Amino acid sequence: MASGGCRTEDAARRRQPFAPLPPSNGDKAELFRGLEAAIGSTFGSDPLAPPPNPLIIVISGPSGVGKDAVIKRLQEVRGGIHFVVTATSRAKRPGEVDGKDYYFVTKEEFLSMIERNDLLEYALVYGDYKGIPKQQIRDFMAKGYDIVLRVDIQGAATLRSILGDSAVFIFLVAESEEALVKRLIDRKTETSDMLLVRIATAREEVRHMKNFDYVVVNAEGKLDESVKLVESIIDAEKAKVRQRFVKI
Ligand SMILES: Nc1ncnc2c1ncn2[C@@H]1O[C@H](COP(=O)(O)OP(=O)(O)OP(=O)(O)O)[C@@H](O)[C@H]1O
Repeated sequence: MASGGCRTEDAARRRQPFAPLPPSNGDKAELFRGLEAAIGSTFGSDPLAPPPNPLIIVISGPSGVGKDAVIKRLQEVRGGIHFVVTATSRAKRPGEVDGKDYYFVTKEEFLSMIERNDLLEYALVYGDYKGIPKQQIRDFMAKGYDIVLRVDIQGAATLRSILGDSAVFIFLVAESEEALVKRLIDRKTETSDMLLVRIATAREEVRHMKNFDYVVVNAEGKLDESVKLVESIIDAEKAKVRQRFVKI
């Protein structure tokens, strides 16, 4: 059991004696000035809490859990968030917009980005490179934006080793394995074989939850609740006395 703290000296008694206050005549402005005079300085109007640092929020979780859906909704309901556009060496698909869906670069350009150390994290996925441009993060953080990164579980592990506790790591899960499988089936984007791989991978990935700071359950039909919880996490992080400080 923790022992109680014992204060031996009253803080007020340790202070210098104050200058006497003028007799009160009920005038608030006069009382204010009198208090300033008694304490020996004017009362400042600067905020007592320092401005919160911009955050890097890493959102990860198994395939189909709703990462894109949560991030899309978060951007709709909350300002001051920049969702990082990934650079990729894969060819643009019809309907995709350069600078919105991805930054499309050639393989040579991507390799020189790696060479110049321009990427926070990158991976070769099915023969195509994908990576997070550092400069984009720097530019938006300098403007006071919070940064949201969407990565797979391995990407989150890499980012944790690079950023440590300087970023906030959120793990998104479905309410149950059963719900996740149903959602993946409903999405109709995968063949049965691909589904099997994704589901087996998801089962393994859930074990990585312990390496995250927060877990958010994205339950069926409860997208707005999940987004509210992510917002609460961001708000709580902004109210921390000891703020995370991230340097890219
Ligand atoms: N809370 C929810 N309730 C019902 N459906 C949802 C919910 N969240 C997301 N979905 C739907 O589930 C499907 C998968 O979501 P989404 O594509 O956002 O997942 P993801 O984690 O980004 O997947 P992947 O990693 O495979 O790209 C989508 O059809 C999406 O609209």
